[in-house]
Amino acid sequence: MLQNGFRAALVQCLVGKDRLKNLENASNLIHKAKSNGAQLVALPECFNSPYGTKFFDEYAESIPDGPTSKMLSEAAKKHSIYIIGGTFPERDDNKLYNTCTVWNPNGDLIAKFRKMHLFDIDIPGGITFKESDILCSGRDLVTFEMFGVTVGLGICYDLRFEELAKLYRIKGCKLLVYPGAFNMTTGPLHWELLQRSRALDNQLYVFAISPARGEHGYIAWGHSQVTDPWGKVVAQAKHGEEIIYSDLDFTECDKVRAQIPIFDQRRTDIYDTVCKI
Ligand SMILES: O=C(O)CCC(=O)C(=O)O
Repeated sequence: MLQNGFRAALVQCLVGKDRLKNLENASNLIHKAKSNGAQLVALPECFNSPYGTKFFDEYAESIPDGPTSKMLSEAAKKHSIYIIGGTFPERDDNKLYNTCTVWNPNGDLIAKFRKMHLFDIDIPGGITFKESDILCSGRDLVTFEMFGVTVGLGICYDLRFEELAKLYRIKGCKLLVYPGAFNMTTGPLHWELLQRSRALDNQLYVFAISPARGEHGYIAWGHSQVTDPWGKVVAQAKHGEEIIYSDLDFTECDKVRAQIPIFDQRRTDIYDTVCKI
């Protein structure tokens, strides 16, 4: 155990159409990350299925009953680690969500976050996507504790909404984790910039974990990334299947917060960010 934090692994796995193969591959990579000392392993958005509105219904599972939850719970317990289980489509009461689950070293489900801002954009000649055709959005901020650190969850498009990240900072988070799958249009433009912005604005670590870039269907940008509380990129993958590691030191959050005390200097007499739920 590191003195002021823990070792994290971001697993940028390749995802195909075969659910069981996707689970087996993720499970093998979790094992590898543990062998290299990871205490927290984080997976990408939609790691059990190809990413696309036409796939959500077929691959959806209820939580924690389905095979994807089972694999994550068993892997967390077997390796005695925390797992942030990327996302997979969740079915609940005949509705579908894009959902991130978190498992503790006993294999218990300790947090569940449903994507709050659905990915509906239209860039002609670039990318058009409409998650809201099939998915419902979540409405809860979700945090959990590990090794004394409060962690907040978001999913991909949620990265664009600075208010969500700020509310997590106000709730005491020092790490925000976003499984995500940016594309070949917005990836090169915004992926790194958004993460550095959220980290810098809120003086915390940011993880974003992408699937590896495949050759068919939705082409993910890759480049899973760890950004520190100063806004510096401290680890970044390329686009293929890869695990990146980072030894986190949460005293960096304390330092930047004390040295650049923007949260004590906010003009909340003029503006505010209020948590309504
Ligand atoms: O915001 C973007 O450009 C990409 C978002 C995305 O791919 C997603 O929400 O799944």
